Order: sequence, then structure tokens, then C-alpha cells
Amino acid sequence: MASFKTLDDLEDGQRVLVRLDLNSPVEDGEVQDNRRFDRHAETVRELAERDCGVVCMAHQGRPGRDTFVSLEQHADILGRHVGKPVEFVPDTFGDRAISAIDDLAGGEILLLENTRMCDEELPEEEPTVKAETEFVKALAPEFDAYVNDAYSAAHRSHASLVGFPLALPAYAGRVMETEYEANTAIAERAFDGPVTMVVGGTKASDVIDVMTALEDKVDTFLLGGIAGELFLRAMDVPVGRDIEGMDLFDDQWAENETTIRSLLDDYGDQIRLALDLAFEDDEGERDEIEVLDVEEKDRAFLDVGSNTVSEYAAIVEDSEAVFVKGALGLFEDERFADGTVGVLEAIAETDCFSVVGGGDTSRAIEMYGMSEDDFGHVSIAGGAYIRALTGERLVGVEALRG
Ligand SMILES: Nc1ncnc2c1ncn2[C@@H]1O[C@H](COP(=O)(O)OP(=O)(O)O)[C@@H](O)[C@H]1O
Ligand SMILES: O=C(OP(=O)(O)O)[C@H](O)COP(=O)(O)O
Repeated sequence: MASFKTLDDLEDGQRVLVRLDLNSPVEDGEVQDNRRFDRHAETVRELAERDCGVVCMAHQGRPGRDTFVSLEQHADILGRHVGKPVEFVPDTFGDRAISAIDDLAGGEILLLENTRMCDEELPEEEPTVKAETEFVKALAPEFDAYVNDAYSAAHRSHASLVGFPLALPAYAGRVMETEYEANTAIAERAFDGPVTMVVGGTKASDVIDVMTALEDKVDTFLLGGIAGELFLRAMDVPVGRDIEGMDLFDDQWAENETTIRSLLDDYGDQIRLALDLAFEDDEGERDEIEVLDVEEKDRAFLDVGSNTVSEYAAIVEDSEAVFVKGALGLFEDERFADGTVGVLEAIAETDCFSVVGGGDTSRAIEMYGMSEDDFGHVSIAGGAYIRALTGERLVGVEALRG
């Protein structure tokens, strides 16, 4: 179990500084609503209902990128999800921020400006260094407590994540608590029956890291996506054509060939690869081919085939726990969603313990009309999820332990 304090340990009516992760896609300058708002709203609402004065901080994008924008729009979106007004303060820790915090009554909510607009936030440094920044020293005396709900940013040693826990009594928010429990389950929990891990997506290195870290915890790895094709290539199946403009295959093959071959040599019995693959035919329709019939590296495969889905679904049905990282195909295109959706539906239908993570893959649940309630946990974290799966400790979580 986690050895940090949670909101159950926090007294009502306090003035609290809450770190959220509202980092969102931005299209043409417009911040896109997403599950992070909905999840964090639960923590913020609870604190406001418990008569706390709630001051939220969060980041958006990275300096120099188009997504590095103000949090003004985030305040409106968050307010809609909380069901209460969230006042935006265009300042991180200066006079305007301090004066707005001083005026805050119990039950009211503020959102401060993008923490990454403060110079001291970003360089990754030790918590003790971050605790000595002007940012932390100016804000901390205004509060009774600090709550970190930003699990998905907890792998970053930034001031708003690791500095404040040294300056204030620190608690995990509801998102932090549930993400931590679910995402560390594979590394820390023992299951009575078979444990299965579905791994796919575009990043072979993520898949390799997960497989290497978890080979003794997982009975069967079900592979798909671009990563799965690279494993097929190591079995001499001529797949993995480069899509124009994207060095998805050849670069990754050059980087990972040796590790993929040794994973297959050492843990081949635990690894299932696609039996068939799907591609776009001349009429633009989905077509499928048996892996054994692929003779030339002349087309892009965009999903696993229907026999593979049946085989994978049967393995899922017999599992005690299933963890998902990465999609089995290009599910954003309905023609190539069968693998990802078929396996997710199999998970949803069984009563196994399940965790689905990865920013892109978990979007498939909503896109294809499945309910998050049918899964044990759907993570809103990307990088932090991978780190948790591979047993890496997250600095932001460690800082909460005191
Ligand atoms: N065969 C494929 N060809 C192209 N894209 C694929 C293929 N298989 C999976 N994908 C893409 O992989 C993406 C998810 O990859 P990744 O970023 O590694 O996972 P996540 O963000 O879920 O951790 C999906 O958006 C999906 O479109
Ligand atoms: O969205 C985030 O990470 P993710 O894309 O790995 O889920 C976090 O907000 C961390 O952002 P960062 O990777 O710019 O430090």
C-alpha cells in the first residue's frame, strides 16, 4: 500500500495548494477538453465541498512549443467539470497571485497561471533545491497544506511537484491515489491466475522496456502495432514497410534489433505475435493476410487480423489480470480498429483486474462507445504509466512520502 497521506487525512476548511495535470492538446490556439479535466474535477470538487479554499496550479506545454499557452481557457473548462466557478489568476506567484489567494474564502477555487511560465519551475533538480526557490518560498506560507493530484507529471522533478512537499504538509489527491494503486499493481501485487499484458503502439523502446522489466510478472505478452511488426521481422517475416515521411520501422529496427532478438530467444514462450495482419486494398477497403503468406515487404500493415483478435481475446478471457500499453493497430481509422477494440471489448466483458494506459490507446475506449466503468482502471498518464509499469519510482510520489 501507498505510504503517503491522502485527502482522508486532511482536515476540512483548510487553505490548500493543489497541483493538477491539465496538460492538454491545443488546436489552433484552442485548448481541447479531455479526461484530465474530468478526473481532476473530482479532487477539486471534494476539497471545495469540504470548505477548503482551493488554489490550483498546473502546466501546459513546454516553452517554445505551440502548446505552451496560458491557463485561462483551462479555468473555464475545469469550472464546467467541477460545477463551480474557477477564477483564473494571470500570475504564478507574484503580487497578483498572493492578493487573490489572500481574498479567497472557503469553498472558492482559483487557478494560477501556467507554472512553466515561472523560470524556477522547470530545470530538473533535487527536491531540496526546488524547495528553496522563490516560487515555493513565496507561495507556501499562504497555505495550510499541499495536495499533489498530478500523477501523470510525477516523473518530473519540477518545483510545483517536488518543492512544495518539503515546505508544507503534503497529501495525495484522488487521482494521484487511484493512479498509483492501479499502475503499480503489476509490479507490486501478486495475482492468483494468469497475468497478460497487451503491448503495441508505435514506440518499440517502450514495449521492450515493459517486457524486460515484467518478464517474471507476466505470463503472456500479446504483441501488435508497429512494435509487434518489428518482432515479426525478427522471425523473418518480411513486414515493416516504412510509411512515407515516418521512419517508424527502419530506424527502430536498427536501434532495437539485437534486443528484440534476445527477448525472443529468452522469453519466446511468453510472447504471442500476430497470426494475420490487415492492410488497405486497392479499393481502399480493409483486407487481411496470414503472416505466413507475406512474401514481400511491399505494403503497410495497419492492424492485426481477425484470427489474431480471436486468439488474443481467448487468452484475455482466461486471465486474472490484463494490462494494456499501446494499440494493436491504427484504431483512429475505423477500418483498422478491430484489433485494439476487439481486445479491449474482451477485457471489458471479463471480470479480470484490468488497467489500460497510454494517452492514445485509452482514447479508443471512448471513441468506440465502451465504458470506462468496465475496466479496473483507465490511466490518464503516458510517460508516468510506462515508468510505473517498469517499476521506476516517480519523484513526485516519493516527495509525498516525506
Ligand atoms: N500498424 C500500425 N501502423 C500505424 N500506427 C499504428 C499501428 N499500430 C498502432 N498504431 C498507432 O499507435 C498509436 C499508439 O501508440 P503509442 O503512442 O505507442 O501508445 P500510447 O500513446 O497509447 O502509449 C495509436 O495512435 C495507433 O494509431
Ligand atoms: O502530458 C504529460 O505527459 P504524457 O504525455 O507522457 O502523459 C505530462 O503533463 C508531462 O508533460 P511533459 O512531458 O511536458 O513534462
